[in-house]
Amino acid sequence: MEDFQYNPILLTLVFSLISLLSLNLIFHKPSTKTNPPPSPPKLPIIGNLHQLTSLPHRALHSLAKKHGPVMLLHFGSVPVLVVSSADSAREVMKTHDIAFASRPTFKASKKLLYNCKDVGSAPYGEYWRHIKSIFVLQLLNNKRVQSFPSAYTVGNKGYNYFSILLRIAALTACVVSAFRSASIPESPSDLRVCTLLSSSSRFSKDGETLTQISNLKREEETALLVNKVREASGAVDLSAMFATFTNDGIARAALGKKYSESENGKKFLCAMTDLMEFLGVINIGDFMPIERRNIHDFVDILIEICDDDASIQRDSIKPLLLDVFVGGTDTISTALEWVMSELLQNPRVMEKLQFEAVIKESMRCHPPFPLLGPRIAREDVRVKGYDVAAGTMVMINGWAIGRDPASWDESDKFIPERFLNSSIDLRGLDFELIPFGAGRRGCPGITFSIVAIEIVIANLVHKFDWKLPNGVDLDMNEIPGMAAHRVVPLLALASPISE
Ligand code: HEM
Repeated sequence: MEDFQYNPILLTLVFSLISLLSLNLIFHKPSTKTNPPPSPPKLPIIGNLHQLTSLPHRALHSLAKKHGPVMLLHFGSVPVLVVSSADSAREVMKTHDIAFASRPTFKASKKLLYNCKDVGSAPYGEYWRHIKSIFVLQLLNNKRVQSFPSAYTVGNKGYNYFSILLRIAALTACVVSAFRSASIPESPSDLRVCTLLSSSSRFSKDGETLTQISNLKREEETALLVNKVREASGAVDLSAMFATFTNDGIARAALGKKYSESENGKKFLCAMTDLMEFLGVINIGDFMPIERRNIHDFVDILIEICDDDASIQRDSIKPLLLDVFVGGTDTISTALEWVMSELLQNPRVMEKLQFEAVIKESMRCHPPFPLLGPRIAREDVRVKGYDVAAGTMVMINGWAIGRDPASWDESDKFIPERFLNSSIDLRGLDFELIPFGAGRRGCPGITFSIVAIEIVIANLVHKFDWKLPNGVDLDMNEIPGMAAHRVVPLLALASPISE
């Protein structure tokens, strides 16, 4: 073996290299080191759950004011990214839309939604793409929804489709309304809801789709309701009315009984079970007295798809219809409650009502789903310079975004005029205003909902003068829940406007 030759240059080089490597080991942050978003301190086991309070969107808004519009919380051990500004929402729902295109799976949605077979909770993938395209292209496409007449014209075929949808959706609304008691105080004689209710006959007297039987049941129900209000009250409970005004008739027609008089959650569960059983074993279209002719309704389309497409089982109809119930009832009635609440608080706006601006402003202040729909990161991704690990749940605080002073002047005030000369829309392209979400997982029911809200508000405002009962200070707080209803039902006095 050759003797080791002393070489000072080589020795210096080796020594320098070793020193550099050691310095690197001491000071260099490994490349895997991440830059997580700011987090409020958390407790062992529960993480930040104790900070949510009963109105999570408000609690998260307060936390975001301290920790920033992109913050990382922990619900138990689950990391949750909370996004509270238009910019950061754009990054999640546009820049990294695919990375955030899945939903977290909750035990409840697995059980209630047929193992997440509905559009809303299905994980991102082939099945979700397929059923979402059914929703977007076949059930709720713009052409079909636009064929509903405008708020001022009476229906034709397009309207029939709308009317059937409303009726299907009504089944759930009436069940939901079982939770909400309507206490109606003294009754002024000028109070008339007949006109209002018969104006809802726009939904029922389209003749071509509903048989006389269902019309009869509807009229009976309408008469019952009118009597109830006449005999009992002073103020109209708009909250309850929005949830039930077309419901009992269809519940009777479809299920043979009505649920709106139920008093507790047990009945609600029974009703939901009935409903699901009913949807599962019977062709709803056969059971509901709807004349088929050339009319294509939701159920027709779904059944045709099931017949033609082996990848969609009849079982998938149930979760898809549940999407319509969940998507189309509580949300729309919540939106209506808030629009009318704001109009009653701001009579100046009622006088020069510009529907589109009023609806946008109401949705800005009171998005029916304040936290939109939860998402999950499918891969590691950077949001606003922060590293977000795969598997992190994401909550977008639409309520906070709508009230962010960085995007809105006088953000806590109801000023529909701000939309009069503005191009900001609520269809998911302007991230300051995203009550329907955005991107791939955005709501497919936008146009449908806006048409429905406009129709009801137009009927209410053009046929009646509305005011609050004397001495009533409108409580504008919301209750906890996925949809942010008013904390107290909306009671208002209506006097008919002579035509
Ligand atoms: C005022 C009315 C409505 C509001 C405010 C609303 C709001 C929303 C929001 C915030 C989301 C989550 C979006 C996201 O994660 O980006 C959503 C999803 C959804 N909505 Fe709506 N919605 C309304 C009406 C409807 C209607 C009428 C339907 C159906 C008839 C519907 C069906 C759905 C479905 C199926 C999804 C899940 C989409 C997916 O995960 O791919 N919604 N909605």
